[in-house]
Amino acid sequence: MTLPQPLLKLEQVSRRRAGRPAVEALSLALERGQVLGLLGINGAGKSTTLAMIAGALAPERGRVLLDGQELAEHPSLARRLVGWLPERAPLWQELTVGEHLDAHGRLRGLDGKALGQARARMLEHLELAPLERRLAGVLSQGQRQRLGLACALLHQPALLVLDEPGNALDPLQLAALRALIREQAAAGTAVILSTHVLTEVTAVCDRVAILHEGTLRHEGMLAKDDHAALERRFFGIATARAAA
Ligand SMILES: Nc1ncnc2c1ncn2[C@@H]1O[C@H](COP(=O)(O)OP(=O)(O)OP(=O)(O)O)[C@@H](O)[C@H]1O
Repeated sequence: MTLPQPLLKLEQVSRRRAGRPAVEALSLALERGQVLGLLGINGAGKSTTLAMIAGALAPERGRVLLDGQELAEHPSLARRLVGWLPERAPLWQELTVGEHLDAHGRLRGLDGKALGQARARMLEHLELAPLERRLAGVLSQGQRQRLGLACALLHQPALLVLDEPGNALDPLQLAALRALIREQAAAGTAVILSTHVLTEVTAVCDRVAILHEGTLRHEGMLAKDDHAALERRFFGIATARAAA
């Protein structure tokens, strides 16, 4: 009997940036419906890791596997299976909100009725309908973040990769984001969420991985009332640098 493949598997992945190690020998796996919080202080390697999962950055060593297939050999896997919200959502200033959704949909192979339905779903779900005809260049930070999320979710990806998605969101939008993450996970989507805010992790994640100086220092399941334990662990790891 063969065991089901995890949706995402990182095997000993390493990547340097500007000549210095940013991520070193990182191994992780994620199943459908799981929400993994990737925690780490500034510069820990979170964004580099997520960019490799999204296929935007190639690992120098190791492998990224999506649904059992190696991403380096099948680059279109990322476009099909992954929805990625980078740290600063890349938007075209001169396109409207609606035009962004159309362009992203077409890049993912959606058109006609399917694109129209996906677009309408995202406009409603992320409360973007009143902004449909507004240029991206005049959106507020929070509105840009919501548009970035809508673009990532449009094609109903199997894996949602969110890089500090709470940035620039107000408390109401943060609550809506948490609900959206839970909803996605309940529908079977795997979610990986990078942050340095511990409460975001305890609010929505069922697993946590702590990166520090590019290496994985802790990985495990998270209990509902585990906030104090996570805080102790995180600060213990993060302050080790100062002591070293
Ligand atoms: N475009 C780049 N060019 C050169 N070095 C980079 C680049 N992006 C990241 N780095 C370096 O790679 C290392 C890891 O950075 P990364 O952005 O992955 O960390 P992070 O955990 O996402 O940090 P933050 O919480 O500040 O976003 C850091 O030392 C950073 O300076």
